[in-house]
Amino acid sequence: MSDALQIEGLTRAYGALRAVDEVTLTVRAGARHALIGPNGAGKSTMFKLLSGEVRPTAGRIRYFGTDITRLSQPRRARMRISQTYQHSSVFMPLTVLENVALAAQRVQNIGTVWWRGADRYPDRTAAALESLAAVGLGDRAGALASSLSHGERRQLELALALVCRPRLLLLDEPTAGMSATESAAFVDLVRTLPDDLTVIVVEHDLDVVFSLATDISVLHHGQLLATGTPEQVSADPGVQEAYLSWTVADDDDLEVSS
Ligand SMILES: Nc1ncnc2c1ncn2[C@@H]1O[C@H](COP(=O)(O)OP(=O)(O)OP(=O)(O)O)[C@@H](O)[C@H]1O
Repeated sequence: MSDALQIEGLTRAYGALRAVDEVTLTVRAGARHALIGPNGAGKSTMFKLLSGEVRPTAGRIRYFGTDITRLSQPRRARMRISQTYQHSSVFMPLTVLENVALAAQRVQNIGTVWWRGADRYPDRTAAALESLAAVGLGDRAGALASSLSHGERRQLELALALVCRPRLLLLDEPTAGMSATESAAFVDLVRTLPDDLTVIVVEHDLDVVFSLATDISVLHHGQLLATGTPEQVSADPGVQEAYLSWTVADDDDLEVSS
């Protein structure tokens, strides 16, 4: 299997603080790769470095062999790197279909007037409906986004990312605020995504991580503490030691680390 990402010496400093500190990491094509670590470990900064929202202080990112280190977020999006956001990017007054059609419009580069209605633009409507079906929202296309439950809204955000036909999908805490049932449904949904799609997920919920990840990287104080399969990472003495100290400070982690 080829590599989707080759990350070398990636560093982002804020003054004297290195939020991400010389991280070298390979992400296999088709992997479900989770980034985990305690609060302040550098996960969000790492995510932003990969999406292009933040520029590195040092280091390099190769995406399927192409150096994207200096490319902007829109350029990366055009290279089919899609992302979901921690905070909702959904337009509440629009319908579910209109939300996805707008995202499709951006990738298809169609000069459209969105308030004319999605049905005036059959290509993007077809792409939007396909994407909604893929996330299980096919029957909610005509509903207002504001009428969706929290879990359905996260499904919609996934549809917004998928309509861009990504090769690399970045998920930022996708199950935040979800009930246990919604989280389990979301994990099932991610499992149905195409095998050749590479997914990187920043996630606090270790139950979610261990039920969907093929690979896990652990960040600690901005540095890569361990990377490998879930079995390799959970057997790593450094990770076990670090998790022991995190669990003392964090009851949520205590529940899932025993
Ligand atoms: N824009 C910024 N300016 C200054 N410091 C920052 C900035 N962004 C992040 N940091 C610092 O970098 C470190 C890593 O932060 P980051 O948000 O990447 O961690 P995280 O693992 O995502 O944490 P959390 O799980 O709490 O979201 C923290 O000490 C944070 O305060």
